[in-house]
Amino acid sequence: MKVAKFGGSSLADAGQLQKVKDIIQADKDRKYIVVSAPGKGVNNNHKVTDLLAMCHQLSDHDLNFNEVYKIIEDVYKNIADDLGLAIDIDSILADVKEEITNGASYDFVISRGEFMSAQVLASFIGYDFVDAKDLIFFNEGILNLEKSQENIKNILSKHDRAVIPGFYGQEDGDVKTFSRGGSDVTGSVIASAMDAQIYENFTDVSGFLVADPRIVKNPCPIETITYKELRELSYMGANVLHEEAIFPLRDKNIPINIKNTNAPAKAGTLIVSNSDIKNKRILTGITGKKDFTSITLEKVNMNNEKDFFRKLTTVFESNDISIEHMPSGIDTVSVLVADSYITPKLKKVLEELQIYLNVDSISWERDISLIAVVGRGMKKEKGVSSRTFTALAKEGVNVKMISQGSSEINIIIGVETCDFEKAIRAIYDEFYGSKQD
Ligand SMILES: Nc1ncnc2c1ncn2[C@@H]1O[C@H](COP(=O)(O)OP(=O)(O)O)[C@@H](O)[C@H]1O
Ligand SMILES: N[C@@H](CC(=O)OP(=O)(O)O)C(=O)O
Repeated sequence: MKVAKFGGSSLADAGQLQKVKDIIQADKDRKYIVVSAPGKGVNNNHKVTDLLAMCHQLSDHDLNFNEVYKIIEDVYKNIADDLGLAIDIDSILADVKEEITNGASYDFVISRGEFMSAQVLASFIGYDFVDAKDLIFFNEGILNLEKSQENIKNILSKHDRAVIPGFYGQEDGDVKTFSRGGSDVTGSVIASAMDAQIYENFTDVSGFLVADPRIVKNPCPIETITYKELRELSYMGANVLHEEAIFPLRDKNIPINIKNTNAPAKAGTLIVSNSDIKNKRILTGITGKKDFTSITLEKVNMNNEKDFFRKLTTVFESNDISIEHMPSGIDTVSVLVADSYITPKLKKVLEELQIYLNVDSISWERDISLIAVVGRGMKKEKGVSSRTFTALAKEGVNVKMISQGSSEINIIIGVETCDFEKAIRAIYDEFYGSKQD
């Protein structure tokens, strides 16, 4: 039995839904189908989830949200009309609108895209609709995997074939969503609970690519990638698969296959646990994230102060700020933190660092981006760093920070945000372009 998840781009309009139906019907093992809300398509420029978030915001401020909701209505009505569906989409849409008007919670509102998508697809392919609210459970905002798996097994065993909305579940009876892109996690939890032979994740690219196709033109696809590599890449910005989608499957050794709804015959990317599977290349992938701030502290003999680093991390912890990286020298240490955490608290944090650590100087720099160069092949290969940094130097990229994980499968490089795309292209060209390894 297979679990297949279809992302928003695969559900954007009737044409895409027809492709989804063909894919499902081509393999009778595709029994449990997880869907996202419609994404951007030929006729719609916005993701339904974004539009729902907008409706919630307007309604929350007692503003009229009819115009925005009309765009959502058109998406579903066009699909239902074009496919000649028997479901009463008008009344489903009217119910959701009423709930928004009556002050439904943010999570509830943004989950309705998936709720409606799943009903539309279930009606189109003749599968049962099973609400994710009865399957996925959260505890203090965090997925309760065991409870969810137990419920999924119990409930889905009564359905031979079903379509399930992704992205949400419940906590104490209230709808609760994963973070954005979370339908991938729903699919993964269902595949693990049902001991699927494979979890197929259908999107709009033919698998995981070595680099973001919006940055590198026609990047090579990755044939196989290990869970560890994928985790590094997903966490660091390659958003094809949600970073949390790996955990439920890893323990059970269930492979994930990233495939393209628009080109289903292509093999896509197989994500496996076995790191012995050879990759012909040294580097598996290159990705990155923007919007970091680097705070640099200088203090002579800092390393001899036994409690220096504890005090340093305490300042960030007490301000509820996660530290991304902390490269250090003998008398200096830099702390890299996401702008989303530090921006509102920068002045306060700088003051506290000065008082608590009594440093000689503090400086900070905005507009830092982090680039992750990931590959299990890097462990055994010499000269990867030298090739990477030479490529960056040739393009005039100023490297701000370097950090290598102890697993030796990744190097993180800090660059100025204005060099972000250039740096990714330079590394890609060095290892995959004309001067390939
Ligand atoms: N390394 C990468 N490989 C493939 N796609 C990538 C990569 N990095 C970023 N992307 C982007 O991820 C998109 C697919 O993810 P997403 O938009 O979440 O799809 P879906 O809506 O199908 O879930 C692709 O269209 C591509 O633009
Ligand atoms: N619709 C949600 C959940 C999701 O996973 O969507 P997609 O599969 O299109 O990335 C979002 O936009 O975040």
